[in-house]
Amino acid sequence: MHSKEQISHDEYQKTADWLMSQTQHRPQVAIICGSGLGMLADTLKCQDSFAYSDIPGFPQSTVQGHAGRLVFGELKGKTCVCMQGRFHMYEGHSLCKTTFPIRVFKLLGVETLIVTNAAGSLADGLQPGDIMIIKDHINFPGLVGLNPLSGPNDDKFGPRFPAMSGCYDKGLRCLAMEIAKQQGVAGFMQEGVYAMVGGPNFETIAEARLLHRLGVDAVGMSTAPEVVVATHCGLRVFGLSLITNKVVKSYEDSECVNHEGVLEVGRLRSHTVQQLVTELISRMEINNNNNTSNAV
Ligand SMILES: O=P(O)(O)O[C@H]1O[C@H](CO)[C@@H](O)[C@H]1O
Ligand code: HPA
Repeated sequence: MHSKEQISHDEYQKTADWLMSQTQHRPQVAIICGSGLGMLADTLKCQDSFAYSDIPGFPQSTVQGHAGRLVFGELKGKTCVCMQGRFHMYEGHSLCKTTFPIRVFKLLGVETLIVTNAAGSLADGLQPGDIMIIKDHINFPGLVGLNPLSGPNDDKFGPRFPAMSGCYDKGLRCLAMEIAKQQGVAGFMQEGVYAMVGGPNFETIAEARLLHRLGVDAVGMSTAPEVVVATHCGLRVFGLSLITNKVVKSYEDSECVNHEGVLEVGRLRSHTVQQLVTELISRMEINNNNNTSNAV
């Protein structure tokens, strides 16, 4: 079911044109807020915001902690667009719907995508409240063919067989670590590998052990398809996971993860994540060669 739906170039363009007719902002940076991280949009100045339900072609958010608003605004001299709420495969959206906004952002002239998420940790060194800079991902649905790029390739966006090595920009990862040191938060920040599973159930203990043995540091139910589509169309990507819980790996452990707990850690760490992302956007260089006139 997931690979059948196709979205035409015109449909992405229609949504981009509608947004450009509603706001003067021409974003260079797009931010996707993970569960409980919607406050990232609050830092934007001179906001124009749109409910997803008012944007032609946009899917709807159905998950608690994902408000369902697209917010445009200025941040430290850069024009940004922020998704307060993302779309997940488990909500029943096709993968091309979950990643629909990414291609719209490309058509709006966005150059850099910042993805954030809430994730459970498998690495012993990652505790709830820690921030993991995503160095690489394992896209489990993608490995078995559930990929937003399945179906006819749209050459206007990118190649049939896009490379994914290096999809999390090294320069931005280094800059984020430098900023973390300056902000005094490097002690609870490290790089790691994120794995996407389909959800919506959290992992069994046997699944958790499998992921751990495979070298996964943190697990969640999003992000990888967005990054695949962004990389395909040439966006630079930076990603971070806020560790909201430890994934239970022992049959002796009676702890149980739940979504409310995930959202709570998001709220507790919101200020730190906000400061880090703000400074990263402030200091990142933008090429400005991806404006709406030469976007595909
Ligand atoms: O990945 P985000 O959207 O941050 O959300 C994470 O939090 C939810 C589970 O609590 C899942 O949707 C998982 O993917
Ligand atoms: O433990 C988890 N597993 C999967 N997704 C998640 N999102 C937050 N925590 C988790």
